[in-house]
Amino acid sequence: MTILIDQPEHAVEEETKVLVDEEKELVLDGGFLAPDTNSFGHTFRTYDAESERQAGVENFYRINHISQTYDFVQRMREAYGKLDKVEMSIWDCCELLNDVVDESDPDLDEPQIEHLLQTAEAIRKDYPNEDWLHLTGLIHDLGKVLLHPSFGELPQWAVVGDTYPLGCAFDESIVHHKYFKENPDYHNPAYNTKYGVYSERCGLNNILMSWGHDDYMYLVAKENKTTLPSAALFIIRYHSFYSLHKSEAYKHLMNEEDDENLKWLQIFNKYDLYSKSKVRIDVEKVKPYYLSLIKKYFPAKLRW
Ligand SMILES: O[C@H]1[C@H](O)[C@@H](O)[C@H](O)[C@@H](O)[C@H]1O
Ligand SMILES: [Fe+2]
Ligand SMILES: [Fe+2]
Repeated sequence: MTILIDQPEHAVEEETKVLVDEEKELVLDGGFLAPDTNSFGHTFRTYDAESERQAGVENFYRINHISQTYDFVQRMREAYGKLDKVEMSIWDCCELLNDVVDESDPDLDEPQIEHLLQTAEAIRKDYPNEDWLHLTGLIHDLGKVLLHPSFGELPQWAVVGDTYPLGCAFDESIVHHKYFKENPDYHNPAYNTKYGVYSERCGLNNILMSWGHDDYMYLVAKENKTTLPSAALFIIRYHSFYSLHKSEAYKHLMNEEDDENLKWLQIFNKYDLYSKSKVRIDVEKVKPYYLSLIKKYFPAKLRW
């Protein structure tokens, strides 16, 4: 039998706090408490489970790996780098993402605005003083607006999913690597060696990455003269580059500045990945805080 006793609110809060702190210490030495499974009951980033959703994700990567080529990326960077599609604020863009669902993601089928706020709020809890990192959480996936009709409604394979360099060999650690065999660059001797068109420690800034929401949002932030620090731009630009920040491939292309920025990306990644859940954030409640950050780091209207 359970006896319910009315308790003063703060007493309950105290108790939960102690428990959470203890759990954190046990699991991640004072850092972030990562859940074991996603909302579908799988471990995060499982790409080989058998389910209808997984089949969709695998098919996504098949088309992505066949179609992203050095030439394609060059054309997209040039076309979208003009930023002549739309004029809008950062918050307008968050709202546009309300309708977007990412077909490459085995861990999340919620609208993207939920994911943005879940990431930002989870970071804010553990790093209350790094307001630039909260805002980075909020905007890191805004490049997915490329899926929207006003941006030419690009197909999913050209917007979402993990990213990787073009112009050198595709590393085995990239998910569903086998499908690269059907990519024309895979057979091009200029592009299929360890260094390809690059040189040792040339810096990630000189690498052409597969085209998608990361590089696009980086261009938008940079060209609209954000005052966010360089670590924020690095996070936005490389957060889907899992073969680097998780599997440590392509490290021979990084320079010293990349080494520094990578530390922040690795912190960020835990929040991006493990905050994905069915727990909804009250948008109206947190909106004023994020509007104040947007005002601090961005112009009122941006060119997209
Ligand atoms: O499916 C996900 C999703 O598209 C994320 O936004 C991206 O950053 C990840 O790297 C990718 O695997
Ligand atoms: Fe992303
Ligand atoms: Fe994300």
